[in-house]
Amino acid sequence: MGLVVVGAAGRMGRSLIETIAAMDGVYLAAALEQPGSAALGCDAGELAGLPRNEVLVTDDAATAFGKAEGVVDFTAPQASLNFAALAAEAGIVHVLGTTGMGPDCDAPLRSAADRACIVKSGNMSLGVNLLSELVEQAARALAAADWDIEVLEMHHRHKVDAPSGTALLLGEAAAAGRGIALADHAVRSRDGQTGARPDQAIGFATLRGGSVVGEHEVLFAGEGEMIELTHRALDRSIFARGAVKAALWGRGKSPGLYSMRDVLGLSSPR
Ligand SMILES: NC(=O)C1=CN([C@@H]2O[C@H](COP(=O)(O)OP(=O)(O)OC[C@H]3O[C@@H](n4cnc5c(N)ncnc54)[C@H](OP(=O)(O)O)[C@@H]3O)[C@@H](O)[C@H]2O)C=CC1
Ligand SMILES: O=C(O)C1=N[C@H](C(=O)O)C[C@H](O)C1
Repeated sequence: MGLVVVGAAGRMGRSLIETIAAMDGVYLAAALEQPGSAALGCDAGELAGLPRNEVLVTDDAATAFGKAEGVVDFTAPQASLNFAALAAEAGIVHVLGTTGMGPDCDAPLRSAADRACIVKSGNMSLGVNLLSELVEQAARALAAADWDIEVLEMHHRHKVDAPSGTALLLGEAAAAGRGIALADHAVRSRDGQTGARPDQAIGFATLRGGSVVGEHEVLFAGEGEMIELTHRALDRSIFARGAVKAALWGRGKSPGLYSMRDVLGLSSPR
């Protein structure tokens, strides 16, 4: 399966190029960056610290999408909306890992998903998607009791969105377990005289610094006891491998908006 990596010079782009070279059943069909990028014309293999692969980084999206069966996209929200439209036009699988996409992105993504298979997730790793199942189960089991739910995350200093896509995914899982809507109960920041914690709140705390790949913790805080469910990403290849697995899974699938839970055969998406 030929894959286009968009955002090829980014942290995830380079990890994807390396992962695609190491995995069976896929090859790098094209590597894309935006106009003006210093990476244009560079050899994609060398960009990822590998031997030359003779795939030169381009900004010609239409040609790149025309010669692939899938696009793997970890870029930025507006760029990802454009790539969703292009992938739909080309009829290829779009694996969408970009986070920080607000509710305004829902309608254009659904429209693209009417024409092509999109697999979208705030975290493509097996571990986090399994964790989201555990969080949902715990929240369901503790729904009737007096347990407060808080989601903590830490990432590297370069991250531009907060809370992380993963934190929101875990918050959604907790809300689903509780049978409530996250949008009605999320507390995304606290400062000053906040008042006491509202019943049913799902709180988020964001830390940024250094080179942390990604750490997430869901706390269930009860009277006199606490449950802590944690995931630590040690290497970006966990996201890249999940993304490639999603592309292979999506080949030949009917158009639609799918999640990593679908890919991994975990319970049905919310
Ligand atoms: N779902 C998941 O499992 C994961 C999601 N992510 C998410 O992926 C995204 C990227 O993360 P990361 O790799 O760390 O970020 P980087 O900033 O390192 O990489 C993003 C790359 O995309 C490029 N880009 C931006 N716009 C375009 C465009 N229009 N066309 C082509 N390339 C473009 C950027 O170029 P330039 O520098 O010139 O702007 C940059 O090279 C974030 O939203 C992050 O949260 C990250 C890891 C895992
Ligand atoms: O920006 C990152 O680096 C990451 N982003 C994703 C998120 O927002 O949750 C996934 C992972 O934690 C790394």
